[in-house]
Amino acid sequence: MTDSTIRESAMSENVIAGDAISVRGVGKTYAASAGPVQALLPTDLEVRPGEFVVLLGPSGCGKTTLLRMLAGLISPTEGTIEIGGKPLFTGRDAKPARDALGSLGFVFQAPNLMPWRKVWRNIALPLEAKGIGRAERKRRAEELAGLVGLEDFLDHYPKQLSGGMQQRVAIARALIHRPSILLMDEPFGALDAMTRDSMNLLLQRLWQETGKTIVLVTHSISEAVFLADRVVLLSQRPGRVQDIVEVDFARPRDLSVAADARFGEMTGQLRKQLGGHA
Ligand SMILES: Nc1ncnc2c1ncn2[C@@H]1O[C@H](COP(=O)(O)OP(=O)(O)OP(=O)(O)O)[C@@H](O)[C@H]1O
Repeated sequence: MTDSTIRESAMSENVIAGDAISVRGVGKTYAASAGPVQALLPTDLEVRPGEFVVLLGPSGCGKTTLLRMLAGLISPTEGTIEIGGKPLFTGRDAKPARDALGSLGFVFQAPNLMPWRKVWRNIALPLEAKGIGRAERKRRAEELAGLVGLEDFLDHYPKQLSGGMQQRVAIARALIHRPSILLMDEPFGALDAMTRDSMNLLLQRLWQETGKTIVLVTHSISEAVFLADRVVLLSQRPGRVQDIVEVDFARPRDLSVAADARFGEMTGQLRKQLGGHA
């Protein structure tokens, strides 16, 4: 297959209408040895299908806690989460529903790749647990590598890749089971500024081409305004939604949008609201 046919095939198989996320009265208190830690006050948030929402807030305000609850990795102390209209947590044992988990892909700050596995085998890892055969795993890994611009690195090992390329592998791996929602926890926080800019452009393209719903956590005000349809600003711990800012710059945005006076106004306003805590 040529690069363009791989890309077309990837597009046709990976365009999945994003699901909505509904967060109602969701709060989290951790049971710690020194006593309970209230990380997030009861919070409401409706994310529209295919929307790009960025969670922004000071360190410790509960951004990761909220994202991990959306991913089903930890359960809320109170409230309900729905993914595509279905409850994420159903039973009394606080275990997430299997079909809801199938709709979710997660990208962490660290790519967490297996150094002894080639790029394609890292991308295809989640398919192994599902018992999918080698040829199909490789075909789907090739498609996803094409989507993130790594088609020429399938047989490389992680140590042969730059930090940005490793994170692209992690994004491809998160998409391999065709989730409708991508949850990203400071995915570019460890990258240098130029790599981060190019990853923001890549992510915007990926989001526009695949139609997924994305919720991304960041500390960077300019990254938030560049990427988001809406920026959800959380207050200091215990976190609560302090403000929601609509960002209406036309898509696709290029990096020059940062020079727009309104971009400066938005980032300035958010910086003021954060009070130097970002
Ligand atoms: N497992 C845990 N047990 C006890 N307290 C926790 C646990 N995980 C997080 N916390 C506390 O909950 C609060 C919120 O943490 P969380 O990681 O969600 O914040 P955050 O906004 O993502 O922070 P950062 O921006 O620094 O990553 C913090 O005070 C943190 O110390």
